[in-house]
Amino acid sequence: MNQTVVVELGSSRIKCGYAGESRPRRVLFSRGGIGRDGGEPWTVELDGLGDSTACKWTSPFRYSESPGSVDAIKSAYEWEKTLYPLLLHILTSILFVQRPMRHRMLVIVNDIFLPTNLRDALHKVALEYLSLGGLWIANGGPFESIHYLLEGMPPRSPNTGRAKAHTIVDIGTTESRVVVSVTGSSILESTHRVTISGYESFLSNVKELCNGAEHNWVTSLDDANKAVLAWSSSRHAETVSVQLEENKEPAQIRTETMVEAFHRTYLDFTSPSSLVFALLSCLLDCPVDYRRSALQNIVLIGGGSVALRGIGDGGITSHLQRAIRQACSGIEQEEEKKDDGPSAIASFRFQSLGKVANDAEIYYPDPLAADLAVWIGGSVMGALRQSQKYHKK
Ligand SMILES: Nc1ncnc2c1ncn2[C@@H]1O[C@H](COP(=O)(O)OP(=O)(O)OP(=O)(O)O)[C@@H](O)[C@H]1O
Repeated sequence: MNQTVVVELGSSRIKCGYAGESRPRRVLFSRGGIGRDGGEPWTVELDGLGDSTACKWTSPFRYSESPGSVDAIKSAYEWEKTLYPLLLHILTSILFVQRPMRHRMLVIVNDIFLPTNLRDALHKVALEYLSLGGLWIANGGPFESIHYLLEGMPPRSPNTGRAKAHTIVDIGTTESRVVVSVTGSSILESTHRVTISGYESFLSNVKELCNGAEHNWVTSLDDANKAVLAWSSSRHAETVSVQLEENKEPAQIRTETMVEAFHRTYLDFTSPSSLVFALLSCLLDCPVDYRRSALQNIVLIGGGSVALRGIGDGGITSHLQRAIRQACSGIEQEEEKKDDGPSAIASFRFQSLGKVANDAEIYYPDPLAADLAVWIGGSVMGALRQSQKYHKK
């Protein structure tokens, strides 16, 4: 049987496998991993092959325009040169697809609508160069596939019934994305927000704040990640002891600095780049009929949400919940009173959500793994299309 192949092209991870399966067969990582600082296109790790034959994949869209990333690939031809070795490797060396390749391929990329040159290149590579039986690019990106999962999940409690709407929060590598998705319909594109509050942005803030005049321990995002992992496993400690790359002796890192980095990246509602700002702006643009339900059903997905699950006191869910209430209360914070600039305005920006803010509920799509949820949704999409096809026969 020619099963549909499902490929999720993330900005630092590529997940690939077969439709109808519960997890991807393989997750490809960037060779540079978390330590990749320079905004360079990252390289997919090809087992057993040297650098010369490595595939390169550059995410087509970055909220923060870093040199050499978004603008690096302009034409369909350049995308073809990137996509052909990558997809060929996935099909032949990971999924062991035999020629002729009559499988169909479902591709999920972060953008809601892909740039035309990437779309053209995907068609050419899949249909012409690889002779695949068909290509399906998920319009709506990660939200389209997760929609399939949310629709199929049972109500959270027998009393509440099925949710009218969900707010999907995808915490990725360099950016976070938020959108409201309406049950039985689709995503509300006007509510879509993208911010630079991805997991790497948090690590960059940790790195910046941990390095003061006295010491310069945290020199890479990998080091910052180690410190964050140590903090997650000893929540109430004032300092955590971390064995960093450069130091022979374990470094003592104050958790206070990580709390501040976390606040700056995700919880500071006065900052337009924070996650809570994006989330509340998304909800402000949500039609009133769906607003309460969208607030009561905020679903966290993406690898970043998994990394932040146990952070601080109660994990990211309870911190975000508190930040939402505080942002919508309209009460100025002490330090904001000193400031008569934009932060004073920010404290009233979300006041109109005040009546429903206490209902905010944030959760993970358990029992599905939040970091694989987009791919699993794609697997459901692919399997449904497949069964429809066989049904027609
Ligand atoms: N299971 C996990 N546990 C801890 N951290 C994780 C996990 N999975 C991913 N991460 C971290 O979260 C980040 C985002 O992971 P994700 O799988 O969403 O990557 P991506 O799909 O390439 O990102 P994007 O959605 O921005 O394209 C990764 O860079 C990684 O550092």
